[in-house]
Amino acid sequence: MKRNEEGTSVSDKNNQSRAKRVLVVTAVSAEREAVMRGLKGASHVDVLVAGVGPVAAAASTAAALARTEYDLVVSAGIGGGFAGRAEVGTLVVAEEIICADLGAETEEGFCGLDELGFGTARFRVEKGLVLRVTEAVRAAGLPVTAGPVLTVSTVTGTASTAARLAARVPGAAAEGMEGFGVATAARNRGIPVLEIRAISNVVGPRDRSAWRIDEALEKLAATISVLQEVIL
Ligand SMILES: O=C(O)c1cccc(C(=O)CC[C@H]2O[C@@H](n3cnc4c(=O)[nH]cnc43)[C@H](O)[C@@H]2O)c1
Repeated sequence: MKRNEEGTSVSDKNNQSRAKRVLVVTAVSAEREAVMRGLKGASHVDVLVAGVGPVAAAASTAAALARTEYDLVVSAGIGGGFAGRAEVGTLVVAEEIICADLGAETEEGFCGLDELGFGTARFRVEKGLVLRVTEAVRAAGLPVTAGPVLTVSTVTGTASTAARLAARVPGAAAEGMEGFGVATAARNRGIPVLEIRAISNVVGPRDRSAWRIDEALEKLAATISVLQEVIL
């Protein structure tokens, strides 16, 4: 398969081929169990519990990619949805995977790694992949949206932080803690990456009573089941 300017393999418009060997990376075992429920025994898909946060995700994903050759990596889990962009129960497909707190604090505000000239804190996901996934999930009757997904090391817990992140990344749809770590490990080997988040809570003031983790996990399982028909 030819590679695009992002260095990842792409399917040409006539070759909607499915991945031959897929690594799905979750943070915790409850997410892995949801993915396994959706997979219904697909033998070419491995599901890794990498741990919570970008560092654990990157290290665990890199170790798995060093052991086995994959042609697609998926960061999958629950996430927070930005108000007005992704409500609780929605599935978010990342168009960009952005490490939202990788950079420097300045008097003028946050300065990202890209602006500092020390590399990149954001990966674009192959457009064709985003479109195929989003359309398939929507066709299955599941609420879905595509947009930037932020990776943070500290879960947002106030309205002011949520507003600041939403202003800094126009269109930000969801927040998680692992996507950029998974994407870094995949990109280092030129492997296409996808991030999907089933929304369990609203990004903002901490309200654990408002979490809908079980509902989000069921949406994750249903989404994986759809993906198995399209790309997995
Ligand atoms: O204690 C809290 O206020 C709190 C609020 C939301 C999430 C957490 C977690 O510790 C979950 C971390 C775990 O789940 C993913 N996740 C789910 N919701 C979010 C979120 O709003 N922001 C970031 N990550 C979220 C995350 O990928 C982790 O794997 C605690």
